[in-house]
Amino acid sequence: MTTAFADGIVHNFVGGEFAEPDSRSLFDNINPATGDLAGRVHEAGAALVDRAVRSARDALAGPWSSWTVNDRTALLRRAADRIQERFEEFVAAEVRDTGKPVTHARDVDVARAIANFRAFADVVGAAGQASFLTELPDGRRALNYAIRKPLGVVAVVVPWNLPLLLLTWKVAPALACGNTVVVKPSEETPSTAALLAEVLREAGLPAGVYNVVHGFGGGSAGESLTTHPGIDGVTFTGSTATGSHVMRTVAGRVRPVSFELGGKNAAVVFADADLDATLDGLRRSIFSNTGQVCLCTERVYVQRPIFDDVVDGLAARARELTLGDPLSETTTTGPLISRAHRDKVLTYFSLAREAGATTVVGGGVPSMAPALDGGSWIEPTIWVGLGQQDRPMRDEVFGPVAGVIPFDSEEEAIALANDTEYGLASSVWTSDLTRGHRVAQAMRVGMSWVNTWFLRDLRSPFGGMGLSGIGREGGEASLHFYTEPTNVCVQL
Ligand SMILES: NC(=O)c1ccc[n+]([C@@H]2O[C@H](COP(=O)([O-])OP(=O)(O)OC[C@H]3O[C@@H](n4cnc5c(N)ncnc54)[C@H](O)[C@@H]3O)[C@@H](O)[C@H]2O)c1
Ligand SMILES: O=C/C=C/C=C(\O)C(=O)O
Repeated sequence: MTTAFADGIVHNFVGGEFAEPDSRSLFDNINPATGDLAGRVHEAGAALVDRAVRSARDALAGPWSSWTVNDRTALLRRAADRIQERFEEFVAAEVRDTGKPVTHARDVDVARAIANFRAFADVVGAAGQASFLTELPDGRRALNYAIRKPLGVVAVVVPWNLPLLLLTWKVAPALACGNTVVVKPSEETPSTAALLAEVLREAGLPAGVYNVVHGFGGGSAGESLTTHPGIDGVTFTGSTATGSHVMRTVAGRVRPVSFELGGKNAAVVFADADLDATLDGLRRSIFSNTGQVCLCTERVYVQRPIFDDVVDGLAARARELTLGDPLSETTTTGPLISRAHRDKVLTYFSLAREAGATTVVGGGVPSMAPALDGGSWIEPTIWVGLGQQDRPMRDEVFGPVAGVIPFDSEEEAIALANDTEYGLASSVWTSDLTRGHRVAQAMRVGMSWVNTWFLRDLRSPFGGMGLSGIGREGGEASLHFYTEPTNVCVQL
């Protein structure tokens, strides 16, 4: 099998070739916008996952191990160039798997994949090693220096919301640091991980360095991979529940883990904020990718004097969203990833009503054109009247929804925003930048924005605390996870 999608099937990629399945069957790949069958996917059984891990282990000891930093960073730049050349293929594959608008796939998902490869080529190419000239009281002197070695065979398990962005956010630094990887993309979004295999092979990556196994989680490829004794570490992005399970799985073998998990992110809006700019920012942070971004805002705290203005403004912006054909340039909002996920989000619509909330806008399933009627569509929704302890204000919904609650003092706003077991992201909206810095620093989150959202410098540490994850990736933080340093001490 020579290509990712031969015969209309999304194939596994093992040892440099698109592999036939072993014992497992095909599973459906559904287009979330229409509910139609977009294609079939070969599910990798345990034997194929084992072959993938062994291929990665063999590759680690093969020619790949003699590649220099310059060789690897050049490979990453060739991969970025090749994705650029095949840009529309990646966009089409991502839209087919997710139903997201072509504008988002183009401007965010695929653009960031290219940026990820280029950023980590720069970071690794410029990275130095720690060294110290040691002078002891007894007169002895030594040179201490650290050399970084690859972590080894890394299991990369990623979710369905930003498939290529999140995959390359991990694969780029892993390869830059000389590791080999076995990737398990979400069962909902297999295509771009397979297409990336073609690109990396075209860019000259040796066989076995990048492997893709498709399937589900428990009882399928995900579990086969994370429980495999041949992996040296796991980088996982997904739900908190799954992350916790995977952590228990690898704990027995004391393997390093990097977890980017769920969130229940707050926005704090002060009365002196630039109202239009803030509303435009919150429109993005609440409704981008149909709210299916771990960094999305689901809790909005507004200083009382402008509460009604913000609620009315958010409702107006929600009504302006265009739900429709993902391939149309005018569509702003796609469906949720699946009917099952929509059922979960609808459960929170019911919980909000039961809690006495007022649904200012949305709150149901929109009627769509016949061609889209089978999709997993949901109305962008804003709630007021929820209490801080109501489940729609505590649980991650992962849809285009937010609850809005008023506050009076800065101290109260910080307390409300930090009243969560998650700790991923927040945004603060104010014209007083001294207060912006102060409140942003007070947030117990990994990412704290002021007067903006999802503005990213890929050199900065990214990740969450509490139920939102373990560790950070990005810039030097990725080097620390994807390498094992050895400190050498030489007496002089
Ligand atoms: N913090 C972040 O950067 C970030 C980014 C994106 C999504 N997320 C979170 O991911 C969730 C949505 O994505 P999802 O539904 O794909 O998450 P998920 O946890 O259901 O699945 C994530 C990945 O793990 C695999 N998996 C599931 N069970 C497994 C198991 N037992 N062993 C091994 N692998 C297993 C899945 O097949 C998938 O590839 C949301 O909670 C969202 O907040 C977090
Ligand atoms: O859905 C979660 C989004 C994660 C984003 C990143 O990992 C990033 O911007 O690097």
